[in-house]
Amino acid sequence: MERGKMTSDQVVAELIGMGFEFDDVKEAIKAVGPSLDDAVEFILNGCCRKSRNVLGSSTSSLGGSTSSKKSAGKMRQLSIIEHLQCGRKPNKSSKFTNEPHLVMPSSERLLGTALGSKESLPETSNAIIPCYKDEDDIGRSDWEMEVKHILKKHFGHSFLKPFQKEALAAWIAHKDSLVLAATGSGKSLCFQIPALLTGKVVVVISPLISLMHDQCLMLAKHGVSACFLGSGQIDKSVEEKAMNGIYGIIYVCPETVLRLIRSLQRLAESRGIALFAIDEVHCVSKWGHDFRPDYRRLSILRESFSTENLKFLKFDIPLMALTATATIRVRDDILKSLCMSMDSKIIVTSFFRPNLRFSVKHSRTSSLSSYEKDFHELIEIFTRKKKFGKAHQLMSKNLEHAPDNMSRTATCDMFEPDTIDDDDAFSESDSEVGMSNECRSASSKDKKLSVEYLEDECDVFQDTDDLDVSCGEFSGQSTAKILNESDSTDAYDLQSRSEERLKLQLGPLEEGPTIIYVPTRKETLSVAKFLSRFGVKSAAYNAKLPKAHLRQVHKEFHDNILQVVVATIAFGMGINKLNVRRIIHYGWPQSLEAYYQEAGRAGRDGKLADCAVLYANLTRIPTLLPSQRSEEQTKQAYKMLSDCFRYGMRASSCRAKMLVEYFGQEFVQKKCFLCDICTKGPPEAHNLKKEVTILMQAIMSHNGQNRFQDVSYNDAIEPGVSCRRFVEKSNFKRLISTIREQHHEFISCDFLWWRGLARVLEDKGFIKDGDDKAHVQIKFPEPTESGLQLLRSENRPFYVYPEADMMLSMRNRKPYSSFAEWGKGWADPEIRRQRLERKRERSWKRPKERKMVKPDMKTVRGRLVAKILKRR
Ligand SMILES: Nc1ncnc2c1ncn2[C@@H]1O[C@H](COP(=O)(O)OP(=O)(O)OP(=O)(O)O)[C@@H](O)[C@H]1O
Ligand SMILES: [Mg+2]
Repeated sequence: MERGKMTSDQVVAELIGMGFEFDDVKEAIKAVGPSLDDAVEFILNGCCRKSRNVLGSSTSSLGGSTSSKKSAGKMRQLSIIEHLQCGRKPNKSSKFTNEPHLVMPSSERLLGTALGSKESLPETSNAIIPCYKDEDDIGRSDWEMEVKHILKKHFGHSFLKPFQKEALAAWIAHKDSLVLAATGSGKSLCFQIPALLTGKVVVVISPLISLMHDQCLMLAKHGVSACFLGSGQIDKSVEEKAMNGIYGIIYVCPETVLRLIRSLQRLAESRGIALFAIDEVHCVSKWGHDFRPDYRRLSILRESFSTENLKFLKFDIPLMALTATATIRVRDDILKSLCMSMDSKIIVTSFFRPNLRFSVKHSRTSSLSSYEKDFHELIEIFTRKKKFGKAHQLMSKNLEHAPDNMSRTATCDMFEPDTIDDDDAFSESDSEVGMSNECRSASSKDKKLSVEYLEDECDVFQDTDDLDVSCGEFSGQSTAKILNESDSTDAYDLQSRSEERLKLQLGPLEEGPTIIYVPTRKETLSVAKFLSRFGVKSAAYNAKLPKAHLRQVHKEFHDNILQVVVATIAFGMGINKLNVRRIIHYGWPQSLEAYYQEAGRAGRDGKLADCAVLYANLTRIPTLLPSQRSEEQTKQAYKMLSDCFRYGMRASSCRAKMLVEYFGQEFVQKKCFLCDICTKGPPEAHNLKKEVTILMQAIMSHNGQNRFQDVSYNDAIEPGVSCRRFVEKSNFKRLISTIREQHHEFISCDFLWWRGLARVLEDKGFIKDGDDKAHVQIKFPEPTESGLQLLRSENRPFYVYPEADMMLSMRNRKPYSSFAEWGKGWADPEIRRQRLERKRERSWKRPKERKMVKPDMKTVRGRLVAKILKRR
């Protein structure tokens, strides 16, 4: 509805929604008529006499100043409960109270007075839901009743989730709180409701402009006044208006809130601030992902908005910190870094998302054919109707003719971004394949998407407007049955749900919006281009693409025009599209925190959704993507990457369990019944006592700790080897080569297999890395005390569930030939003859494949080549 066409009732409702006092609103409408802007102006410029008398002048000085000291005694801020009970006086004489679609006076609702029947009320978004107490409401406190009303009125929800209730209860009690709840569980309501409940302002600190923008638009749709501040805010008057208390909810980036401390203190004195909410608070911690140094400086909030500093406050203004991904270490760091009060309430809900089907898929290919193999299923899903056979033929044909440089780009070099340098691999028209339709035509005009955008970098999330693209469209309502029972019951009885879950598991996953996360910008384009060739409507998304394109991608994805978005981490945080059916990580995520956050964008409608990690080369250990990190942070980043690698390699534990336990939570369900491991079952455990003994002995021997008499291991390293480090701490690769050379019974176990076993031993605490540096996979193993004990327990079996790399190695046994053997081979005339034969065959084949270059007869080399060729 346009402002000009608003009725007086709607203006009143709007103003109440903004948090103005009912009496002031009434007076303003009387004076200026049904104009929203004029009424706001009126209230702010004079009508607020009454409220100013209560709260003191907005221009009065703060802290220990004389005026606030004077006002401190009689003008102290009310407690939240007091505010709710007497903040809005019932005014039955008001002409507005007879009109049913106005907000009812709070105190009447608080008393639970039945003022009319539900049926008689019009079904407008501003309709009053009368607060009669129904059976469900017995035992609810008054504020809960009030919240229930607001929840229904503004958001259309009937109940608060238990964690939301807990968070609000902590706020009502003026406590700081840390809310840890799964992605998409509804954390935003925890800080939005206080603004509506008290009419005071809630300040929300958020890391991204796009996130703030989206939330403001969503709130506007729900009739809640909100604004965002920061560099992304084009309208410069918004900040002034916000500081004058016009908006109920102010979204602000950390950098800006630090600049506005004084103004916010004044706002706390005038309209009042109900709460400071710090969303995505994991950004505070160096031990988490997405660390943002400015978040750490938010510790100033606790001190600046405490009773000690602001004498007009009766209670410290509560802080509410919220995130979906924080390990125990990160939680402690958040509490400490933000100087949150000692009695802060920590609210932890289950991180478990029961409708997400996690899987990890491995392949060993390392060429363009890996795209074909890895996305075959996806292409089939999206082109099912168009007969995949046709698409497949096209796919094979395309691959045959793919240029070399193209296939190199598509290899699994995703962990070595710098190695990809074939800008020529993408012609302009090629690069446009990954673009949305409208942008494609735009770009063909101004060549926006030429190779200059194909930098092979990753997107690093450092600043508030780094990923400043928003459409504000992600606000749909869930229509599906929400299966996230873990929120509604503390002890979620999975067995009783197993039938329902079995149906989920067996049911085909419908085609639906899909996000593919890749580590580098260049890959967003190459994968999108690949998928587009086979008729999948896909687009690339990374921070370096033009804003117009990114907006278009957001819009088309939201409108279900695009089927697949191939993105870097830039596509993301806070995306609340309900029907995302599939999140594929093509390449290792940098941490399990990042992974869970990104995967959490799937299945917000409660229906089954797939979250797969797909990586093309199991032999390669993932590395960190470039980012500015201190030494300490690099170490932590490696630790997180290593945890992520272990998640992918483990083949014996439910994936949801691994994820939930990673966040320090007990997984009471034991199994999710959906993930690849729960459905296929763990691999058979093997007694690897012999192998473990050999490996431990080899490690001990390399570390000079061979204290056992009967050790059969014969260390191949001569004493006095110049590299001291090598003697002290074995290089794992070398160590394995030695084992394979000396123990022929293990000749078929390749490096991959031993690498897996070493990881198992490290996880069980039998070996540790002797290097100070952090590694994803052990490099310089050393035995631990329990490792030594293990060696002593000679006859006890040692059962191990093989990990993914061990299983792959067992499937593709390769004969081993050591360097020494290879050397000896040349001495044997028969072996030498065979090798030369093979070499000759290879060299004869080559000229046909290669372009023949005519030798240059002016040079000695050229003449020599010509002579050889002539002889052939
Ligand atoms: N009490 C409730 N009952 C039903 N639906 C709810 C309730 N609270 C929130 N929701 C819905 O849950 C969805 C996700 O909410 P929200 O964006 O707040 O999640 P979030 O926890 O902040 O997620 P993220 O971690 O991704 O930021 C929204 O569509 C919202 O309408
Ligand atoms: Mg959120």
